[in-house]
Amino acid sequence: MAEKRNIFLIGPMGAGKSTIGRQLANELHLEFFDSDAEIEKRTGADIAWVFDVEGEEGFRTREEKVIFDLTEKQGIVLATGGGSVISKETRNRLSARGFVVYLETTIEKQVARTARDKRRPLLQNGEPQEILENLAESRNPLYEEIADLVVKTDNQSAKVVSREIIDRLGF
Ligand SMILES: Nc1ncnc2c1ncn2[C@@H]1O[C@H](COP(=O)(O)OP(=O)(O)OP(=O)(O)O)[C@@H](O)[C@H]1O
Ligand SMILES: O=C(O)C1=C[C@@H](O)[C@@H](O)[C@H](O)C1
Ligand SMILES: [Mg+2]
Repeated sequence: MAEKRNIFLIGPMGAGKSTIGRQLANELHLEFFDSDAEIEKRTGADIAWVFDVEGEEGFRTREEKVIFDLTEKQGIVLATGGGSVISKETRNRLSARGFVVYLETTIEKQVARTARDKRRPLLQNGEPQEILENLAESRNPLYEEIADLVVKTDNQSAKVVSREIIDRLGF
């Protein structure tokens, strides 16, 4: 049997990794995973709780381990957490184990898409626009560094973005 291939979605909060990842997996009949959801499953607690109790450092340790484990698989679509790329080990791991697709959007869209969601603890203390700008400055080069493909999600539906990824990766 031919080796199954993996697609890993990276990018900032609200870029659409979870939404587009699910859509992509459905279309390609691949298994879908989401590192944030997997952390919640393993801890039995939500992301905000993990940040509260273990701090961001504790969360990042869990995130690295979850991504390592999930990338052992073949034939999956994985939506990663927005900050997972700050780990060099995770960047190397994603590059080595599948196609890395960077979902890019504007800060304005990120603010609008994350406005009513309490699952993103980093946006709870301060002005979301400013926080997202600061994160973009430090993280965008890391997304770019490992991206095999960059796709804009600001003006297209999840379905259209998903079709574009399939076409451009030749899956
Ligand atoms: N292409 C799109 N067009 C319009 N709305 C979208 C699009 N993609 C995602 N959304 C909406 O934006 C919100 C955030 O999307 P999603 O949770 O998929 O982002 P994410 O990249 O997984 O973020 P995080 O890094 O925080 O997990 C959801 O309400 C989703 O329905
Ligand atoms: O950008 C980030 O650092 C985060 C993004 C989300 O996917 C979650 O992993 C968490 O809210 C942290
Ligand atoms: Mg997500």
